[in-house]
Amino acid sequence: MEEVCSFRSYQSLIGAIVKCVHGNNNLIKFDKFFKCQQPGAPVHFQTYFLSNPNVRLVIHSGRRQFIEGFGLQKVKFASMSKPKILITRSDYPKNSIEALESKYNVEIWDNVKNGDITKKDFVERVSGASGIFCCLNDRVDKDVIEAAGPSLKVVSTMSVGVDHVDLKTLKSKGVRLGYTPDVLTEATAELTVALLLATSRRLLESNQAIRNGEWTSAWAPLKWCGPALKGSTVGIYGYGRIGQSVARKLKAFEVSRILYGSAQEKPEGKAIGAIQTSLDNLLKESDFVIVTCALSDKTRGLFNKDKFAMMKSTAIFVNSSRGAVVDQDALHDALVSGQIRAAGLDVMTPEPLPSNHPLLSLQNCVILPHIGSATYQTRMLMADMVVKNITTALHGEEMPAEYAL
Ligand SMILES: O=C(O)C(=O)CO
Repeated sequence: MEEVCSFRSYQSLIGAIVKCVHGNNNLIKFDKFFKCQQPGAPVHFQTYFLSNPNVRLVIHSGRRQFIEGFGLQKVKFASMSKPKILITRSDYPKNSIEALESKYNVEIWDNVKNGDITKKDFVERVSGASGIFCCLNDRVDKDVIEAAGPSLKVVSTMSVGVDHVDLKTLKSKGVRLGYTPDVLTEATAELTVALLLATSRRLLESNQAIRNGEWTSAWAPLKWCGPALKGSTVGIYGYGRIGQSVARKLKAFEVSRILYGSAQEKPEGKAIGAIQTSLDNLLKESDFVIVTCALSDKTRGLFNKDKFAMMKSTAIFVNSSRGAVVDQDALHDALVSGQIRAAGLDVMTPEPLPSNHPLLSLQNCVILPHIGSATYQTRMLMADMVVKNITTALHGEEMPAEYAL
């Protein structure tokens, strides 16, 4: 119910504004403004606060002390003189929200139980913001960036992927972009290996069989078998931080060859004996195809019918990058027809995937709800980095992780 309002249009006020929340909708309505030019004026506030239980937020000119001491613990205070930060969900780690609250006027979209912030709400709430704390669910498009207005200095996303952000518009407006590389590399690589094993060793399928009462013989020679990692050829498409970390981890499984597809040869590849090759060759030769590339115009829909046709019929396809790099209908057909053996997906389109989606009915498709970076440690580090990206950008300083626009 309680929403911190945008007070861009009230910046001319010297003094304070009282916000009342009315009825059962989220509309912001002001029914009284108080101007406070002299120290004597607070008496108005006192009278009003004490008699009106609807008061939730007081926006003041910066001299908060004159309205403190009224015993109004439930009332939030916000200063017009502080920059506004829009936070797109209330379930980001608490300390990151508190760190911003201690410095800025923070407006939080607090309706996450009903879904992500809608485009309409995003456009409405962002007005006058100097910074946006967002994540990959939130499309920071031209309309949002323009709705923020000239105050916008930084967009800080809690993700390494930036495909949800209109980079061109940000650049044209001189707005900086913060993101969260490095801190999530190991968690995402660990999950990629977990997904590879869950898919190849049929962990979900066999576990479900137990729950269905289908474990009828203690041990069966060929039941629930899958291909071995040891001695296999693994192809990794997108050999950046995460791809390289996956490769390092797979060395421990004694795979026989690691191929990688990347625009340039990487010294990190050489160091562990990974071989750069074309995508087509990687698809033809790999027993396991792992996708860790970024989503771009070049990679959108890249894994299509033709690419699945190049893969071995025994191949396992794993994607922990972005769903949109895959033509999902083509993947579905390849899994149903046996063109490839199985797929493990941490990402798909759309997210969340509807529970009646055809991919979910396939035994040979393991689907996870985009949890690549989901370790407690990583998510805390990501949130900290988002906050530091905002605070440094607003001071005009070097950001810990600025995306080069
Ligand atoms: O950071 C990202 O881009 C993710 O996909 C989730 O952490």
